[in-house]
Amino acid sequence: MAVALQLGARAHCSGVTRDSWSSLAFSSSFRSRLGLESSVRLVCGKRERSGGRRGGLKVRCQRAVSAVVEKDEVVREGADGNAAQLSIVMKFGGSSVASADRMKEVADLILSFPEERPVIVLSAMGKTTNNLMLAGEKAVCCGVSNVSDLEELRFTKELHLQTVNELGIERSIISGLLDELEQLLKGIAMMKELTPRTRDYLVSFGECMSTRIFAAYLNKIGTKARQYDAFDIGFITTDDFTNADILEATYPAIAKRLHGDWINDPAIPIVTGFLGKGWKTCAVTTLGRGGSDLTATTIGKALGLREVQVWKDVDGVLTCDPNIYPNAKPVPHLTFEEAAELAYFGAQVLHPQSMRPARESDIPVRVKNSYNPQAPGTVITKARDMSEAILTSIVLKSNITMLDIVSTRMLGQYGFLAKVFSIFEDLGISVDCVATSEVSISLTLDPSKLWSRELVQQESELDHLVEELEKIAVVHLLQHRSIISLIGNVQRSSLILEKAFNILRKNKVNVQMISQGASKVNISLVVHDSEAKQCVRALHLAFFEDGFLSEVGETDLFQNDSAALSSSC
Ligand SMILES: Nc1ncnc2c1ncn2[C@@H]1O[C@H](COP(=O)(O)OP(=O)(O)O)[C@@H](O)[C@H]1O
Ligand SMILES: N[C@@H](CC(=O)OP(=O)(O)O)C(=O)O
Repeated sequence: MAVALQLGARAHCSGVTRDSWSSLAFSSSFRSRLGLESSVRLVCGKRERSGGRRGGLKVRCQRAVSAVVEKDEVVREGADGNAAQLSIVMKFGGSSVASADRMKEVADLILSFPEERPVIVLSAMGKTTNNLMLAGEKAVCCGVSNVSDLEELRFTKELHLQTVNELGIERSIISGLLDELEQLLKGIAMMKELTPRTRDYLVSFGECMSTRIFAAYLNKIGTKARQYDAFDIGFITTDDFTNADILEATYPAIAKRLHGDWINDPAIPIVTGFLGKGWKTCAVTTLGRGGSDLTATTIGKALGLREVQVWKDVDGVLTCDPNIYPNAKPVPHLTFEEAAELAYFGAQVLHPQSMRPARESDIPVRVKNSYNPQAPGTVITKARDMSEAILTSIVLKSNITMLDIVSTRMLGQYGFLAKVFSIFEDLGISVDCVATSEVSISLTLDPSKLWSRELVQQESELDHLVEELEKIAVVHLLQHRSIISLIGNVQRSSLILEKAFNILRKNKVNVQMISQGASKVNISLVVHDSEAKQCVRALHLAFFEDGFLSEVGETDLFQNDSAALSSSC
């Protein structure tokens, strides 16, 4: 049996002060190493609580929490000899659960793997998150009496009520939430204000409804399922509304809850993706757009599961965004590093942070197509055979702001770089790509950190940034730029660059900045927005369709270019 340890108020859990009591469950082997025999309350951080049977036992909360996470011994062992363990995570994105028919297909798909005992993570139905955000924005200025007529609210209501009807389940499953949603929009209309905190609460209705509907449907067709709101089962995050980070305390908390319930009364867990609970505010937070992927890998790590599957509407991670170039092809294997880089540099298919828990616990992530389950998809693992790998995928991130900063030589080189980056730190603005020479820096700003802020505020922040930088440098602000990231085997960078520049020259495109990440899987080129899509298409054609790989001879394949560029990303 697992033992619950109470972590005291204001204890430090992996560097995080917690205001509330929380509990952890330890496996029998970990417990015996701590010398525990039965249920105990432990000292956490500076404040001591009562000991166990072996009174006086003191364990630092931080050490205890990280030991649980590092040793991957969270309650899984507790079920020795009991029900079979939960085995995988299956995450279905909005496109996979966009309608009643899609929900039925997803249910069939899950049941077609009877040997698995999955944890299901769901996103909001279709474009519900976008609709809720838009409804919120319109509510700010539409007046309370007009809220009920907002197109996006009507659409959201209709979609969910129609789905419930078509699936033959009780309306009451969601009617309370729909009423609450309308009340919330009226509140926004009354206040004429939509704060990031309210925005997160508003969009959370999407996942809260989709999971309730799906769990009810599974139960209706005779498959026992249990719905969970992530913010109620231990997804503890920072209070950065709209872009919160998951805190370490989440892992043992959700493992205890999901595993404990499964052992007591097995039922397929259906968990809301994308959502968490701020550790200070206790308010609902969201993990950034597409955050359900991160929910899935977090659960995979917490429960030490065999695999995380993310089901999308494409045949896996593709060689480029199919919206830019429909001829994109599936990539069979990726490393965590490649997938993270790809996501960070703009491939919408995966959440940028989602690879972290999977990499930390070395759990394979499989990207599959719920519309075409037979397709092999993409498997993402720690390592893969790179001997024949050259270019894996091309990623485009548009509408980037670039800064050219040239020193006025008031400071030496060392002081110059330090001063420039301290200005960014002070203003809380992240940088994406950097290229430096002795007296100048070119860099691009990470828009994801600015996305959550109001446009007007962004502009004034940029003005303020330039003002500060102009105290030590001549600054050129260049907007409407795009980063084209070439993800692949950067050990072959000379070959990739030779080919890429050849193509760009033929297309009369001038590259404005070039940068290679320390990760060694990504070379980034900055071009003007107006040329970017055409560049991606031309590069895709050249690298993936014109027999480039067969042109590259044996000698070439095993030769290591290893030409590291001087800058980093
Ligand atoms: N390199 C890429 N590979 C696959 N899909 C991509 C890529 N870049 C962009 N996409 C887009 O990502 C979409 C899938 O991601 P997402 O919208 O998050 O799916 P879901 O909502 O099902 O989780 C695809 O429909 C595709 O348009
Ligand atoms: N519904 C959220 C979270 C999410 O992950 O969605 P999807 O899996 O459909 O990308 C969003 O739209 O951002």
